[in-house]
Amino acid sequence: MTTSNRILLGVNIDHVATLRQARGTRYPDPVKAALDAEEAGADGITVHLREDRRHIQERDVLVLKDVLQTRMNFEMGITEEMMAFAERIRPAHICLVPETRQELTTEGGLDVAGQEARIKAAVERLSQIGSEVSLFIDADERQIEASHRVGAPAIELHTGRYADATTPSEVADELQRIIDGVACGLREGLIVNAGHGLHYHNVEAVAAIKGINELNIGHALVAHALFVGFKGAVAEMKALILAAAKH
Ligand SMILES: CC(=O)[C@@H](O)[C@H](O)COP(=O)(O)O
Ligand SMILES: NCC(=O)COP(=O)(O)O
Repeated sequence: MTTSNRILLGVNIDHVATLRQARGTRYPDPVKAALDAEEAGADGITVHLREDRRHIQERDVLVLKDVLQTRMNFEMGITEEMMAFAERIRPAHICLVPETRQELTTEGGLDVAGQEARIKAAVERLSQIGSEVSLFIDADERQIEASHRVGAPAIELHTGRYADATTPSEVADELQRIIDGVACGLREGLIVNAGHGLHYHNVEAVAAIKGINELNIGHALVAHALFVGFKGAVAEMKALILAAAKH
């Protein structure tokens, strides 16, 4: 069981692309954001190529594949189109996520327990290209145990409910759910990552949970970058999570 204090920061650059797509311009380039993030201490770069292409485009993923110094975490829905694209790109990490076209953002985790055969087949196929496959799931014991059964080496716990909680007791309940989820994932022998909706004011409690391998953070970094620049935003977040993880 890993209970190290070392915690990695995966920087999600999707919403740099959201700004570009809003006007159909060539700027801001998420590739530049990725390189700046790496210089500022990012341990990896996360991109979600959505079926509706609302932010990241194939071109971004192809260029990143050639220029990243760290590693790519490629988030994708389980469709034949995405499976074939992943096989072409061969990212170091692949995170399988649930996706619906109408959603504002990723709502809830993948229902692994409800579709084990389909997800097992996807994990097997993507593992064959050498990618470490993780499953983006709710911090729910049923889903975590199913993730182990389908052969995924890693999970990413969806922290959206924690981030959306408003009252102190809701926040405490959702945090406890994540703490329990991390413990359950480690018991199952999984690498446990977490992310979604984390920002400068809610990240420390999650970063302090022993045993989390990596936090994936995007929207809050892009928002803060408007005021301090992308490198500054990433460096601040990295310092916050490292300090929280030390306690
Ligand atoms: C799976 C996940 O949490 C991220 O990829 C996130 O979904 C990116 O932002 P959007 O959901 O807004 O596309
Ligand atoms: N998988 C979560 C992620 O990559 C970042 O989510 P967010 O910080 O943009 O909400």
